[in-house]
Amino acid sequence: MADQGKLTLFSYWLSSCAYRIRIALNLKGLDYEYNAVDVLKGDQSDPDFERINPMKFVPALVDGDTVIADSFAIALYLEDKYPQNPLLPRDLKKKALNIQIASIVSSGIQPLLNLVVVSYIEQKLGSKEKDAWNIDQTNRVFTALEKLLKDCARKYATGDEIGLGDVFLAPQLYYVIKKLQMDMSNYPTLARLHAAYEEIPAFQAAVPENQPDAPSI
Ligand SMILES: N[C@@H](CCC(=O)N[C@@H](CS)C(=O)NCC(=O)O)C(=O)O
Repeated sequence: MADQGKLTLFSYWLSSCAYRIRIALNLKGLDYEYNAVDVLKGDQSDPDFERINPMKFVPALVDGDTVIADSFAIALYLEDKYPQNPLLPRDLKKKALNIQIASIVSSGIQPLLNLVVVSYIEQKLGSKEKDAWNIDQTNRVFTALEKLLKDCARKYATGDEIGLGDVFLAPQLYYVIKKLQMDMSNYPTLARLHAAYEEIPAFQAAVPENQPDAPSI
């Protein structure tokens, strides 16, 4: 196992992209310092943070003198540098499936629900249209994911081991189920996976409410 230097995660409690990385770090048993970037207040545009991620998004990870921004890149970096508790199976078919699921979440749905998009819709068309947009986009992608996962999911998305697909799916499911409170009756496999993730300590520790920058209730 590679020696662990100091890891710093730039995160926002509600960010689904940062949530993925919190899960990955926890699954790999890696300690990290949590550095909050309040994206609602605009901290992502601070010049100090812009030097870390010119895209002005969370998450970003600093590992010694290595700086990586973008959750997909960070997850693959962690997998290579810290191979314990692998997120990508050796079986090529399962590995491709995990990458496919992660890619559907990270490029097929999350960018369409990102702050920059939904605030634009809300500003131009109002909050009803924003909600309708969130629900339509989620239904479109969840319909596809449900079809894909129906045949390959077992305990977790691609089998009995947790994989990269689970790491990306869990935050999206959390957002849709807990925040949008969407009816999941058309997505029994996805609903079952959400319930399974809620039982895993590494996933529990990563949930938004358990982060240091979450508002206290
Ligand atoms: N592809 C990037 C997307 C990152 C991203 O969209 N982050 C969101 C939070 S989930 C963000 O920082 N939004 C702030 C904004 O839209 O200004 C990744 O996977 O890390």
